[in-house]
Amino acid sequence: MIVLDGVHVRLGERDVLHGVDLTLTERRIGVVGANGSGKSTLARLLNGLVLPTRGTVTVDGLDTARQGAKVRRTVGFVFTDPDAQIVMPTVAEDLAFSLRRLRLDPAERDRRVHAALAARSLADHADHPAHLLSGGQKQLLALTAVLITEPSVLVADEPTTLLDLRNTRQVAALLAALPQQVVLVTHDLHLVEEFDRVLVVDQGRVVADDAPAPALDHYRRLMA
Ligand SMILES: Nc1ncnc2c1ncn2[C@@H]1O[C@H](COP(=O)(O)OP(=O)(O)OP(=O)(O)O)[C@@H](O)[C@H]1O
Repeated sequence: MIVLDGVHVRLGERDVLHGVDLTLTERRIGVVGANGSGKSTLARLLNGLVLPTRGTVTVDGLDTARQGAKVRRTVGFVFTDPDAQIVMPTVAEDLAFSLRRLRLDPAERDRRVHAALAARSLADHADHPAHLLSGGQKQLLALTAVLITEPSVLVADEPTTLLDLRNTRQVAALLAALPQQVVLVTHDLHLVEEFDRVLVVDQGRVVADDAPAPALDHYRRLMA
């Protein structure tokens, strides 16, 4: 369970989020809103990448400001730009790097890496230089590198922007089938239509918090 209590975020000279109170318990939560409304900032609060200027964010009782390392082991974060999180030369090495904290023996680590690659149709790319993958393949690799660590919550900030229709559908199906809690920031409204709850962010405030149909209606009216 993630709780935001009286959260206000000021970045530089700008008040980016104002008075956000949320208790996030549903398994599939979408976040939509205009460009610059504060969605990424809200997402980044959930694993301590951004800390509240006022108020608190807790994940299963862990305060992101005081127990950031533990929070980040619980909440996996997928960035919009996969280059921000691909760190190793080859695809397989990048996935193995994600597992370093688990201190697995090399045979088990390789087994997990190859199983993850096979599940994402990246098996032929194990030894491929990661920087030479297409944008969409990089996004899939970045998502796989987070999921391989089996976080209890996955926060994804526009993870399908570079994907073609087939890969978008693959990622949508993957997110829908995940056993863990998913918080998805997206401009692709189809992706959240079947979710349990959708938050609409506007000018730093959560202006609608509802089932997908009424929340998305609210958003469409806001954008009209
Ligand atoms: N480090 C920062 N310093 C100052 N302002 C920032 C910083 N990061 C974000 N902002 C500002 O905060 C506001 C919200 O940004 P945020 O990235 O959360 O929006 P967003 O809803 O995710 O937008 P988009 O849909 O374009 O990705 C923007 O006006 C942005 O310029």
